[in-house]
Amino acid sequence: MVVVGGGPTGENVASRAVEGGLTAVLVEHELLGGECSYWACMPSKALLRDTEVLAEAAALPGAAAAVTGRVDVRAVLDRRDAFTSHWRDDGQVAWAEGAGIAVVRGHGRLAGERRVVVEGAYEGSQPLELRARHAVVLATGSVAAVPPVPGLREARPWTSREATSAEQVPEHLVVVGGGVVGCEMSTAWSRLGARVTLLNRGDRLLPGLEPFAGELVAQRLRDGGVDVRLGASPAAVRRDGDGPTTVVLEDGAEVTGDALLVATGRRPATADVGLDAVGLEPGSYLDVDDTLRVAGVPWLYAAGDCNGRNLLTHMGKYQARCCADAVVARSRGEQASPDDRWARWTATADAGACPSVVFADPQVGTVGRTEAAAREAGLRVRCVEVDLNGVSGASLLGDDDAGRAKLVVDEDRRVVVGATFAGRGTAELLHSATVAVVGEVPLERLWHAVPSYPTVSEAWLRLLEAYGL
Ligand SMILES: Cc1cc2nc3c(=O)[nH]c(=O)nc-3n(C[C@H](O)[C@H](O)[C@H](O)COP(=O)(O)OP(=O)(O)OC[C@H]3O[C@@H](n4cnc5c(N)ncnc54)[C@H](O)[C@@H]3O)c2cc1C
Ligand SMILES: NC(=O)c1ccc[n+]([C@@H]2O[C@H](COP(=O)([O-])OP(=O)(O)OC[C@H]3O[C@@H](n4cnc5c(N)ncnc54)[C@H](O)[C@@H]3O)[C@@H](O)[C@H]2O)c1
Repeated sequence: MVVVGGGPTGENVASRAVEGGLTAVLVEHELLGGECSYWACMPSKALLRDTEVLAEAAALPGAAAAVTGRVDVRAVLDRRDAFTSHWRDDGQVAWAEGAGIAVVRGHGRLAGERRVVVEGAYEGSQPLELRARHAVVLATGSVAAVPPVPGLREARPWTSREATSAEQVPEHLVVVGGGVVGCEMSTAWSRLGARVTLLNRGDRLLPGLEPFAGELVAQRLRDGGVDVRLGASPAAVRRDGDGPTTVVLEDGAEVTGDALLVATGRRPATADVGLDAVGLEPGSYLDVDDTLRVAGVPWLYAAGDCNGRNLLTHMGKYQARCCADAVVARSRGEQASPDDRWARWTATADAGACPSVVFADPQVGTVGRTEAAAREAGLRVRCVEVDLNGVSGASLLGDDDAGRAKLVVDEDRRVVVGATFAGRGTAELLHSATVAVVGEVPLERLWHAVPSYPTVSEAWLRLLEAYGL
């Protein structure tokens, strides 16, 4: 197997293929470990953690009295740098080689059936041609999308890369985009000392989630001093040299900051991977079936961000396991049908059972469908919501607003098809909902899954009672 792209997805495809008895080559043109390790999940969560602990302490009078100093920003950044291995990938390369994967440095492009040409593989070397016996897997990920706002690109804004790797706290950070990156990075940098203005095009933050999630996060950001502006979209951007950057909004208002972060989504890293050589459209998300096989090209697979299914590390790694297992099964002559819903090679969870956590304040854990998405999918649903202030375990964690939880129930099957928890400690609670959704556990049976007292998990009991059990 030849894998192009050594992020979390590519690494996992290759290692599982080797475990399945194939040989695998992994082609990477930057750092082995991908976006997640160096400019996304790990550094962003490291930037958030210290001040999250301080905020938890601040919600408890006794602990708050003991926290009298200021956050040590340098120590936070140093810890973040350690989590990124100081942007070096020696450890990842050693792991890959130890796992029996051949790592090739350079830029990979498809060059025909089962063929990948790698440029810059060795200094001064001719392009290296790799031929896969069984499959080529694209795991090239995604890059930040910068919208075509006049002057924006020329202003050299921060993308998520600079926002997660900055070595100094900006005095005034202007953030465009109130999605996951915008909310997490506004939380992190405002708590590390920046003045933050968050410009959100729509009328609520975190637009893909249940409305209360974005409302709670907006409230906490405002409580923390962030200027959250809804319905605010940039019409133009100005910057003189290395000076401050001014965003002109559609209503004519102007906001000037010494750093501007564009957090308006991603685009697939597929513009320069030779898709045209196999009759596919460069720059597009790759259309795959549930075994991650690209439509119309039986030897080509695409997993992780580059197929646009769910842009999350854990889902990329899940797809990697399914993809590798499908290739291994097919190499043994098995059919590995994508219609075999619960086969280990079928990425069934991609549709309808994807979990994710937004590490803002409050944490928002969500799995499956929101009410709006379930209705749009034609499901006959009934939803219940509870205030977590009424859950002893949740209110014990702090004296501020404990948050909210919601279940989306498919009335025809009486199973949970979606859950959202927004509140302290809910990131770790989420997996219980994932098990309920994937397991299609009937409500009557869930009633017997007794949450321990006093834990945040008692939200389940309150939700089931609210449903009428
Ligand atoms: C700020 C931020 C925070 C995030 N936080 C989380 C989080 O907390 N939890 C979570 O689950 N997800 C999070 N994500 C999403 C997560 O980072 C991605 O879903 C994940 O990195 C996707 O993994 P991947 O392997 O598919 O792609 P990537 O991580 O993008 O890796 C792709 C790799 O392919 C290489 N490559 C690309 N083209 C070529 C080529 N032609 N030849 C050779 N190599 C190539 C790249 O250099 C890269 O190393 C976050 C994203 C951002 C931006
Ligand atoms: N904790 C996590 O799991 C985590 C953290 C960060 C990122 N991620 C992943 O990375 C992906 C990308 O995150 P993101 O925040 O960049 O994208 P996003 O899709 O979550 O949010 C983009 C935001 O930008 C706004 N927007 C888009 N175009 C705009 C424009 N022209 N002008 C103004 N606003 C505009 C949208 O309305 C939306 O609010 C996420 O979808 C998620 O899958 C995950």
